[in-house]
Amino acid sequence: MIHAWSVDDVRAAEERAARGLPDDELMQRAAQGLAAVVAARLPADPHTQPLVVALVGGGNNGGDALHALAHLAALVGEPLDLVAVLTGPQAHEAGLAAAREVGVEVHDATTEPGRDAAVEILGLADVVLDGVYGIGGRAGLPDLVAALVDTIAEDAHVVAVDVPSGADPGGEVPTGEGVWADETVTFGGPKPVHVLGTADRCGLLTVVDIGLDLDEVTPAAQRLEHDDLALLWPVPGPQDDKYSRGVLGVVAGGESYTGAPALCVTAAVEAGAGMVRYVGPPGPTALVRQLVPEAVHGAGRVQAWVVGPGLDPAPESWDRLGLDQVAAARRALDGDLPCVVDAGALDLLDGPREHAGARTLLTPHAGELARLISRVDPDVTELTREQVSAEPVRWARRAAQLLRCTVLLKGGTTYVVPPPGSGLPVRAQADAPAWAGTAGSGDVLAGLAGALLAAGLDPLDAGSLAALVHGVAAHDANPGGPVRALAIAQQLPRTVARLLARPEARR
Ligand SMILES: NC(=O)C1=CN([C@@H]2O[C@H](COP(=O)(O)OP(=O)(O)OC[C@H]3O[C@@H](n4cnc5c(N)ncnc54)[C@H](OP(=O)(O)O)[C@@H]3O)[C@@H](O)[C@H]2O)[C@@H](O)CC1
Ligand SMILES: Nc1ncnc2c1ncn2[C@@H]1O[C@H](COP(=O)(O)OP(=O)(O)O)[C@@H](O)[C@H]1O
Ligand SMILES: [K+]
Repeated sequence: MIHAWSVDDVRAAEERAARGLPDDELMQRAAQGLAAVVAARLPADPHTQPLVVALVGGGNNGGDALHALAHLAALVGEPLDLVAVLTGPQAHEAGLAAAREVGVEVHDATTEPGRDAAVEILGLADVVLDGVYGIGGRAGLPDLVAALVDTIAEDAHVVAVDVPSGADPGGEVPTGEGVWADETVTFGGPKPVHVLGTADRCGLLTVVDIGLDLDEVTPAAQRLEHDDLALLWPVPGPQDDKYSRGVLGVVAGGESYTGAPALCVTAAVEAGAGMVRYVGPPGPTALVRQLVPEAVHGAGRVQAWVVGPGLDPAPESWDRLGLDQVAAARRALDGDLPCVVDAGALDLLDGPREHAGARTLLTPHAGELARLISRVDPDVTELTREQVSAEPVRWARRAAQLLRCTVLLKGGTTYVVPPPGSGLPVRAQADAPAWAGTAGSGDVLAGLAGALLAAGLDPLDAGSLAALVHGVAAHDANPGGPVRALAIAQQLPRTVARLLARPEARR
């Protein structure tokens, strides 16, 4: 699991670590680690002299970059062209002195000649160090910096120092503006930006150990990795039977949506639920009978529910079958069992579930979350899908607060936000190929998450593990190409087996 700590916690840990050390010791450790990574990325061609350009801001992030240039000169030994481009009126004094000492060429981009030289040189760079803003940064870039970033050569290898400049270090405000790095070298421990929405702009992440002690500090964000599956997946033991492994009830579909329940039930069965009970009208029941002979039909004792895939919360004709299905959904929601609340059932929620202790996992996509918040938040009149996508963590948190439950917000990155006051971190998973964004894929995710809730996982683990496995299965089902939702569901057993068998995971 990747743990990421809040900027405040990292700054506090830096302060603790710095006590009793020489003034610039932590920065020297950071710069040495950074220089070692950059040295390994220099082009190997013996006929050309590599050109390394650092974009240098006025704070300590720029200091890291300048010291790294100095260390690089010492580390590589071969001739190198090293250039620092200053993006503001000041630069880290000791860093600048160290860089000048080893012959680094310095351009001040706040002057016109300096900017012209910088533009030319950035277009030729082999490696660019982004040392403009680190954890002191905020989303977006001033025009001058944005213009310089735009001129970086297409084929340059961009290494972000600590944080890609222009990204929100707290990871809450994703913005496309700013640096997109091939890799990011961070210090002490990951920050939320490295695992939350803007994670894809960080590229490969390397953590340089500078001696911070974060072991006792609760992370702000986490990401499950493949090896975490073996720790969390409910593997049955010799004493287990279908009941002890967890029975899942599924209230899904109606006469107008027959496919969603079939996908949801298939996914739960393929994921290894002890048993799945399906509750629905004759149309979808016939399809589930045909496609999933393992499922049993009608309400009964279960350990958890999935409510909502393909459910019409306000059947147009208000026919008896539709009303019965809505009533079954309401019974599950009003009960005290763990529940995945998806799609149509989200429209049945007006506030927290009645049983305060009931474990609840909401699984909206951005449009559904926007509609839900617009309906239940007294302070919001009309929230749009675009607004949710612009600040996914903020709005998922808002829903978690209003409904006092865990919220899994689906998308290219899937966020799982625990209830307020739980002290648990946010999780973010980005394991799926974009091919996974296909009709019915969310129904598969709901069934998979339901099977994990029924097996006893808490909503944070169930949601994030389901997102991980769903994404990896989408890849495994057809690497590099299109995948239908049913294929994701049918791939689950092999993907789970593959991840359980990883030698790293079994250690
Ligand atoms: N502390 C330690 O022990 C260690 C720290 N280390 C290094 O220090 C880095 C943190 O350095 P830092 O605190 O000096 O802030 P840094 O990120 O350089 O920003 C400087 C200033 O820029 C400004 N600004 C930001 N965003 C902006 C924007 N979008 N547009 C315009 N302006 C913007 C903002 O100034 P403001 O505008 O708020 O006055 C901000 O204060 C850290 O990431 C790591 O690399 C390592 O050496 C290890 C040891
Ligand atoms: N760009 C993307 N990359 C990867 N996965 C995606 C992308 N867009 C959507 N997904 C995933 O596809 C699924 C779509 O769910 P949903 O919107 O509920 O579809 P449906 O209701 O048709 O089942 C979710 O698991 C979501 O995370
Ligand atoms: K940076």
